[in-house]
Amino acid sequence: MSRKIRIGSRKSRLAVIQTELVMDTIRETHPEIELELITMETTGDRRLDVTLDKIGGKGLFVKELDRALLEGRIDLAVHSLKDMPMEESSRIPILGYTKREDVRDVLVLPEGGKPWKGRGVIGCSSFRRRIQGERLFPQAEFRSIRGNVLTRLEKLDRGEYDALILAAAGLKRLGLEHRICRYFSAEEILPAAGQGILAVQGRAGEDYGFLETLAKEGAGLEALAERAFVRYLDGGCSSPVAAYARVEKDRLYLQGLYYIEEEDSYALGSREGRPEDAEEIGVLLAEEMERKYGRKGGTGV
Ligand SMILES: NCc1[nH]cc(CCC(=O)O)c1CC(=O)O
Repeated sequence: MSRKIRIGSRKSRLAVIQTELVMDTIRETHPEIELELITMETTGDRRLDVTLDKIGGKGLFVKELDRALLEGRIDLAVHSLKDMPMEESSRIPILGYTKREDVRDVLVLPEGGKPWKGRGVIGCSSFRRRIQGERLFPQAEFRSIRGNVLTRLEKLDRGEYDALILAAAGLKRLGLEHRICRYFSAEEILPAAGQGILAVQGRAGEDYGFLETLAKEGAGLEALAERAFVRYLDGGCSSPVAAYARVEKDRLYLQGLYYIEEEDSYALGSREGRPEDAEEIGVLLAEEMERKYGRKGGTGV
């Protein structure tokens, strides 16, 4: 019997490309399922006049799709994991993750422009990028930029900024890898939790057996560790807390960034363990860093 699944996505070009990647993965294993793409504009896409922090963080990129899932207008939603709030709803759980695309942040310069000398105006949207970028380029000025990746590139090429910091993943998926001028290592700019990973969300109580590949082979353990770390520290999506986990030879390595508000600075920490303890590793690293640098007691450093 043929079954039809409606997949919801934000309507930006990147979001649609990403959703199509997930649709291709489903088709490989379940060609019998008919897939329909349904795109939606979210509050986060519409409100380009104000910064994300002012209008309530990145939950705004998922709210409309959450509602469509709950109301049964779509059967699945695909999101960049890093745009999803850390608090997940058991009514619309994450069912699977893709493998991770390039996790790094990158520097992008105007088309045909001069080489980057570390001075000028850098457009970046997140506090996480700004505080780390300021250490790398102390002579640059950081200015907020909104809009999807293509809109940001237009602003850059029009001369409104001298450089941008963006995710390699988005640029590569858009076929714009040639715009990348420099890759930042995780030591230079620790990525956002979930960067480069796509998450597939559904409705509790439904049969999603056809997602077995994404449920088993995706970057789920990395996602769990990174999100547990950020969740514990209560970092919303535009907060400066960053986390990056990788699984190598049956070990999970997690790096975390802890923002020290009183000093307006940050510290990096790391922890490793068994991949099956992903979530616990995230919580333990967060506890450890809070003890060391946080307000609650600590060693006074
Ligand atoms: N909120 C923007 C956003 N959300 C996900 C990506 C890139 C794709 C990814 O991280 O998987 C981007 C663009 C960027 O940060 O440059």
